Amino acid sequence: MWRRCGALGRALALRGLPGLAPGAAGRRTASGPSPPARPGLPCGTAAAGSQLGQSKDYALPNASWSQDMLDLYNRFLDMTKDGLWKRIPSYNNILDHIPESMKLTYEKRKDTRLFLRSIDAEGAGFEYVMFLNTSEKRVVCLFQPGSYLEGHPGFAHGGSIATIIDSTIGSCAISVAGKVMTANLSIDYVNPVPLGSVVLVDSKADKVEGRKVFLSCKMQSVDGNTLHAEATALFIQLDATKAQKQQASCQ
Ligand SMILES: CCCCCCCCCCCC(=O)SCCNC(=O)CCNC(=O)[C@H](O)C(C)(C)COP(=O)(O)OP(=O)(O)OC[C@H]1O[C@@H](n2cnc3c(N)ncnc32)[C@H](O)[C@@H]1OP(=O)(O)O
Repeated sequence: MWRRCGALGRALALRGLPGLAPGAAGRRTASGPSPPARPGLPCGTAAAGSQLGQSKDYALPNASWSQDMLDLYNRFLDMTKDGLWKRIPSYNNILDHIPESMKLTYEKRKDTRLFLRSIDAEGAGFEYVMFLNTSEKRVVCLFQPGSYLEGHPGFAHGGSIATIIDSTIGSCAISVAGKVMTANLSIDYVNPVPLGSVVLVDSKADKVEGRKVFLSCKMQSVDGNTLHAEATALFIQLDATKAQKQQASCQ
């Protein structure tokens, strides 16, 4: 099905992703309910929590999403139907990503937020949704940078690009190794990212050596013609004793 698509189809088909010819599709609404998160993945449980009176899931379409963003979202949602890909819900507080049983070990603070969800206005900050393919050890993020992420006029700030890459790669590392932290992140910025455009951040765990998870990532335009950034990263699985000390020191 994806082979019929345009430039991105050719570019991303190489990486097994659904392509999208610019402007090829008419406006559609996001389809279908979201699948439940994978058991054990520490990134959320309620796929559509807001509908159940729980925390709002921000990884769902809103009025600020461009046609490209919606089209890609719907294509990825289609791919979740066979169970290989799963949409990762996104809340504005890390505690909502943690299983109930683990929440007891954290002191509840209502004055903190996940950095990526710190801007309230729809479309102004990080508009994104991630999809996980467990068997390929891969996470793909559809990212639409908003106007409050400006660096050079009209383009996304390099720090915001690093943030979305770190979080995409980080989510991939978490799915592979549980509690991890970024030890090293190396980014080549190849082409600037226009504000309001949509890019795909495609990350993969390449190797696991003991507590070390090595990952790589590419950020590309929707038409597949522009490579915006490439990155490699090392995440370290937290040693249980050190993790407890770190937790204690920030409470
Ligand atoms: C779910 C969705 C929710 C939503 C959330 C979305 C995802 C969020 C992702 C964001 C992630 C972050 O921003 S995390 C925040 C930024 N990162 C940090 O603040 C981390 C600060 N650094 C640390 O706390 C520490 O250095 C650690 C935890 C990374 C590692 O410390 P450690 O546990 O004591 O490990 P240590 O013994 O030193 O090292 C273990 C092995 O790794 C190697 N190693 C350690 N650091 C490095 C390094 N920089 N470069 C090369 N190698 C290194 C060592 O040589 C050793 O190799 P060998 O001798 O075994 O061969």
